[in-house]
Amino acid sequence: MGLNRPITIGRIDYANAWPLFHFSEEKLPEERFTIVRRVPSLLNQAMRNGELDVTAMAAFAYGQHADNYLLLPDLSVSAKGRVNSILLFLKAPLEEVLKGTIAVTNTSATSINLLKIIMGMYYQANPAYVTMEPELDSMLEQADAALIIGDPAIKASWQAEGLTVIDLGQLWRDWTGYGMTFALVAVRKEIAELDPESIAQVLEALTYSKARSLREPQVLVDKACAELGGTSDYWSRYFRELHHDFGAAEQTGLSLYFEYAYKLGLLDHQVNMRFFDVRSVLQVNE
Ligand SMILES: C=C(O[C@@H]1C=C(C(=O)O)C=C[C@H]1O)C(=O)O
Repeated sequence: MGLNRPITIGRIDYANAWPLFHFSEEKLPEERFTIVRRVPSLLNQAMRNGELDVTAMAAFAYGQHADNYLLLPDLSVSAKGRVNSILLFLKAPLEEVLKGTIAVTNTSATSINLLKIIMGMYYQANPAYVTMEPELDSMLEQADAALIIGDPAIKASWQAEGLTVIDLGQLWRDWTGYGMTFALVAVRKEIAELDPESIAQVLEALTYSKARSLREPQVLVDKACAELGGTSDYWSRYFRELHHDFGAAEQTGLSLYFEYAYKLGLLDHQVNMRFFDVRSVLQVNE
């Protein structure tokens, strides 16, 4: 069994995914694993095209094609409340934005649809949407508000003086009482069948990185200050408020999101989450 080529792994190219990946690379030897870094929307697309074998991907994109994938258990990018990097910047008063135009980043899938759910079901509004590069000034030249995610959202929040900023993780929490899961880690079913040992190794490496990031948070904080700017306090809080588990509570919150997305016609089917079962690998090896 196994593939006669390296396993290709997709890594979200934002700080929110560092806890899953930063310490994983030492456990994934280069001759067997290739890591590709991209923004979420490009990873979603590459996974759909079969260019990636296993990837961190937008939870919404997983939901669109869940039948083709298995989730690696207990891995995600989630927030219980405030997420700090999924932000709606309002140039106009909220009442105008609800009737106006919102520019949305071209890097997202989950958050754009979360915004549509919030607009449709929470505010009972139907604004127009225009997709753009995540650049605050040019977005706000063309629209009444701008949705930006990931590192560009963080940087924009540092220069958003005079703008109202809504954190979609916090709004979801206040509205539903649940946390929100923005990204998951999925493997193509075909690859899980052909090479379960390698996928078990990826799962182990990411799980190790997640645990070590909790033990040694300062490593990521220092890296973020050096590469992205900002203060140590900012990044300590950022990594503390995100979390990377996908247990029963996160699954319930995400199921509600999928249900609302289905109700609004953003998804054309209901989503059954299915997991890669590492025990099947252990049994094969016994
Ligand atoms: C927490 C975040 O979650 C991200 C949001 C995504 C989306 O909206 O599609 C996809 C992957 C996640 O990394 C973030 O971007 O800051």
